Amino acid sequence: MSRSPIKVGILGATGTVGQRFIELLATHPYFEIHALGASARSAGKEYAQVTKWKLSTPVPESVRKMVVQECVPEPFKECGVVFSGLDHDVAGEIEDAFRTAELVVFSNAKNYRRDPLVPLMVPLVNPDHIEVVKYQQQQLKLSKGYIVCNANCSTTAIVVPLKALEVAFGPLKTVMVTTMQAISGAGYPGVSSLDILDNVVPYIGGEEEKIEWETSKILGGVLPGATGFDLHAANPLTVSANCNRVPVIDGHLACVSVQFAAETKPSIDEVRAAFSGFVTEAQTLKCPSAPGQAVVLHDAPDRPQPRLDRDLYAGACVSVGRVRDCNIFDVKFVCLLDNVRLGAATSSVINAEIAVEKGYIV
Ligand SMILES: NC(=O)C1=CN([C@@H]2O[C@H](COP(=O)(O)OP(=O)(O)OC[C@H]3O[C@@H](n4cnc5c(N)ncnc54)[C@H](OP(=O)(O)O)[C@@H]3O)[C@@H](O)[C@H]2O)C=CC1
Ligand SMILES: N[C@@H](CC(=O)OP(=O)(O)O)C(=O)O
Repeated sequence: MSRSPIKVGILGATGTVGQRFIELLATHPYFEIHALGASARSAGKEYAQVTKWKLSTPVPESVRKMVVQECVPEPFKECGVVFSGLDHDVAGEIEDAFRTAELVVFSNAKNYRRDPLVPLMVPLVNPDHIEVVKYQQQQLKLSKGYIVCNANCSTTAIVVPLKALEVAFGPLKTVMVTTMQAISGAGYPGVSSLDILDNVVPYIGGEEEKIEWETSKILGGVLPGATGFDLHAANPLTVSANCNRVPVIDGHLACVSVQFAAETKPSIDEVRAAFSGFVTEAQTLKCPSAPGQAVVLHDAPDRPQPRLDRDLYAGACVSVGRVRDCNIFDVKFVCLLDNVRLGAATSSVINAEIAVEKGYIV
């Protein structure tokens, strides 16, 4: 269906996630970049002068000379959607001000993920959660504005394969995950080279708690009448996470062990078939940024690997490999996602594409 382009804004446009937003949105079939926002340090200057561009493709011509705005609603008032890659120290207040000004905000920041009115949407997992924005608007007495969040990047890496398992075999009981997370996850300039080269740092502040909590909201359903989220209440899911920072630039790897709620466990061949046969609503809706394959199953015993596999489907899929029996739980596997693309900007953009297809963005 052809439609006129929807004007969009990007908050935090100069940052690590903001750059991926620009890359995705500069040539997007539904959206047209209209306004860019960042801190007072960057506001009033041309984008190319202030961004510390780290992608291997050049800064798109259409934004090079765009003047960066302060993150206030006025310059964004014509935008049908505003994407946020803001630092969490400032995202809470700014995103709320945009919503109050009747703007639609799709955010990467953690501030509203636990809000009982805000969908925590991973586009390849729970696109149905978008329905709750009507209740959010009703409760906050808004007619157009709302906030939708996407998940922590490591949470996103695991919930996509976990959803494939739930769809095929029913509820999960216990999940144990150990991550190896890329340095780009910490933004720019992020982790000091003296800390990360020749090293592994076995701590990422707040990360384990986010994975353990967010998974249940995402895999849980929507309450009757779309008045909130059930947090997997009927089948409580216990998640335990260990998070590590490793000297990789992009791509979070996670080792995951799963116990199903049902007594009988599927065979490894059935689990492999569930991963490779997983089809998501983002794909059936033909969202332009959705991957051709949501879970890419690898056969080689030493895959997936960040450097070799993070670019599959332009970083919009999750790679899974090493699917095997687990002596303690039922099955274990390794998964990989590009933390700045499907782990951040790409998820927000697919979420917005879903919202367009379902009539929540006009
Ligand atoms: N990197 C990743 O893999 C992921 C990041 N996220 C989340 O996305 C968000 C952005 O992360 P990331 O891109 O890595 O961070 P960066 O540090 O790379 O970028 C932060 C952005 O926020 C802007 N900013 C900082 N302070 C202010 C302020 N006072 N007012 C307005 N804008 C401000 C910066 O502008 P300026 O350049 O002018 O300082 C910059 O554009 C964070 O909330 C992060 O937690 C989520 C998932 C994954
Ligand atoms: N904490 C993640 C990135 C991130 O910003 O997460 P969150 O959006 O949950 O704050 C990492 O370091 O890899």
